[in-house]
Amino acid sequence: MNIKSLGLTTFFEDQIKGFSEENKYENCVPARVSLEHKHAYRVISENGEWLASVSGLYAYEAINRAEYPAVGDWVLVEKMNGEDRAIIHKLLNRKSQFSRKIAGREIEEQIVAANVDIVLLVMSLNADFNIRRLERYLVAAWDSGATPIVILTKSDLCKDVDHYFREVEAVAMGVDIFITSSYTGEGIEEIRALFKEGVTGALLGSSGAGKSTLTNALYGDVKMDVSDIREDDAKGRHTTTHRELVALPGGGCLIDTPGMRELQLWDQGDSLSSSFKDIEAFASDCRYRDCTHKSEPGCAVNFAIDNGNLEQARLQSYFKLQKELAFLERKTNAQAKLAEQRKWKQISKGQKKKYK
Ligand SMILES: Nc1nc2c(ncn2[C@@H]2O[C@H](COP(=O)(O)OP(=O)(O)OP(=O)(O)O)[C@@H](O)[C@H]2O)c(=O)[nH]1
Ligand SMILES: [Zn+2]
Repeated sequence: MNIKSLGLTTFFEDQIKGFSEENKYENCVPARVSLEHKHAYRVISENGEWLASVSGLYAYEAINRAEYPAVGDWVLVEKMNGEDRAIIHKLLNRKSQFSRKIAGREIEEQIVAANVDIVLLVMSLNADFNIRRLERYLVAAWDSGATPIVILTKSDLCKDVDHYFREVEAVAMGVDIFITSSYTGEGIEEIRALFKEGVTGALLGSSGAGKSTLTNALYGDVKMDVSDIREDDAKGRHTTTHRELVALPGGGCLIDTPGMRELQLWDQGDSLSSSFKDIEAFASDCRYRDCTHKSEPGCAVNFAIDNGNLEQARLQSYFKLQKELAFLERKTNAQAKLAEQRKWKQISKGQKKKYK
């Protein structure tokens, strides 16, 4: 396996060079995480594919989940003699990460795919089509640091593709939209052309949207298991059980991710603005700078709705995501404060001991 075709770019090579002066990694080689399942990994290196787990020191030093390797990560590993196993000693800095809040009530980041150049948001042109869900995925995609694109699949099942295309166009400003069918082959070449040497893409979308079938079409061979779904309600069975990275024969890498029931946001930046440029543009004309666009006089956003230039449902979606992000920020701030307090307690305990 040529390591460059796995996406080892100068960004990572420079980090590796930096480590070469440290003796503690002298028995290590770079490898890319291709599969992750409950802290058990499969990694691909120039010398082969191995099962891997993190070293004891790594586990001791990792504070939260996001510090553990995820699919797409570059790591330094040490192969165990005579075994197809390796120990992960070091995680290289990521250049991008697609994250979500872990399912359930806990406030923690889950990295769905790391070091991705293109986030391929997959949605089918049948009952799975949901513009509000796409808005949510777009916010997360903009936050990842990778370039989002939208792939509308199963065009062979859809009679009015243009109508859906226009709906997507209205919410995905500045994002390329592709129409595909893995059955007729429509659009597959265009997607394949995005995968130049060293480019990594991640497929994201609901279960049954056609991600694995698309991977197979791009791969030109059977690589992922695909399950039949009942087309009438478009509910897929969960076939993809873990994230998996494959090197495409024509160049580039693809990460197939399991369909998500829900994508809860884990936002670090200003991605809401990137996804809702239209609303932000209207808002800049509101009379009050702190206008909440609820009932203030001179609100240009509400004016746009009255004039039919903005959909009420889109504004509601914006409010909803804004609220979710504000909640997340309050929670993470509270957590950070607690962690800080704990740290100071530890330090002052230590100092008291010292001065006794
Ligand atoms: N008609 C039609 N059906 C498709 C197309 N692509 C996928 N399907 C069907 O849609 C169903 C789900 O496809 P998958 O590729 O397993 O979907 P997935 O997004 O990988 O689903 P998960 O692995 O559960 O996340 C399967 O029955 C496929 O045969 C297409 O282009 N046209
Ligand atoms: Zn306003």
